[in-house]
Amino acid sequence: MSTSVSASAAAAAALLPILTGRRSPPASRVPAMATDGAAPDAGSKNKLLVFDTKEDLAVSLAKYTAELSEKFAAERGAFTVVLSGGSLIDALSKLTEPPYLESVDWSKWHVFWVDERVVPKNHEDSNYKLAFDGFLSKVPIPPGQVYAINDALSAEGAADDYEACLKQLVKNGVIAMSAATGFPRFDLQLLGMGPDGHIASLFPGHPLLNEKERWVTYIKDSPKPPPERITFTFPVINSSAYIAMVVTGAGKAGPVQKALSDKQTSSDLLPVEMAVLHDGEFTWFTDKPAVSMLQNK
Ligand SMILES: O=C(O)[C@H](O)[C@@H](O)[C@H](O)[C@H](O)COP(=O)(O)O
Repeated sequence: MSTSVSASAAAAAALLPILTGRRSPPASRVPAMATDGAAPDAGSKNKLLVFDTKEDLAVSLAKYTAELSEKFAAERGAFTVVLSGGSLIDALSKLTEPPYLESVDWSKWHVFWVDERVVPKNHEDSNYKLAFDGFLSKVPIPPGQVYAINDALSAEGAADDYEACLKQLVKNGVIAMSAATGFPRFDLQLLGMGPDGHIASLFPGHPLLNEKERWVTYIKDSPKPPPERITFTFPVINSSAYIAMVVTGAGKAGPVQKALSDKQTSSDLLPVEMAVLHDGEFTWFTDKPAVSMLQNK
């Protein structure tokens, strides 16, 4: 879209040498840049978009999400969308306005959370409340297709209950399965990243990063309050068909630089670096401050 043209072009010019492989970075991680504001290299499964303003980012994210909604509604008769908490919800604001409010087939949406804080749904820390107030209350998704955690349960109980809910929806054909990984394959996961490089409730150095069996697990010692949360595991995150990683602000420039550089070592990966799709398309929605360390290299 024209709103992303100048920002993407400017950033692309600066980033292209870093991101297109003069030093042979891993192909699975390093994105293609948008060089003219249109879609970046259509052949690439990793894309980096850089916007001038939050408004521009929100316009592009709405278009991207609406297009995927149309695609999956046509292909599968359902569109499974995973939300995170944080600033992502604000970035979805354009979907609640014309033309998307009318043009999106909201009846096909099924909404999940990549992570949730173990608090009542009306608590100010609740990711459900954040999403409901800022997004879900403004669009006509059938309430029975919004899958909040059971807030009457403990962290362990809520994780088990949420995993059982996902398994039932796989059986019903609402959620697809990845034949390749044996984990659920959500159509779109809309994620954010913390300044420490965490995604979902998967924090740097935490043993949960190595979970290989569970679909949903829990944490009781989250370094970001509140301490008790449930979270999707990496096998589920990495089985998605599409991920939009929405990251803005200078406070995130360090982890963005680490995630998009070619200098990773296998021993000290940030959680965001471990988000590598098995067979899907990963798009970064960023602003100039978030990619500022790349530009300064
Ligand atoms: O429950 C949570 O804490 C969130 O789901 C969390 O994973 C969030 O997405 C990131 O911390 C980014 O948040 P910001 O975009 O607000 O920095």
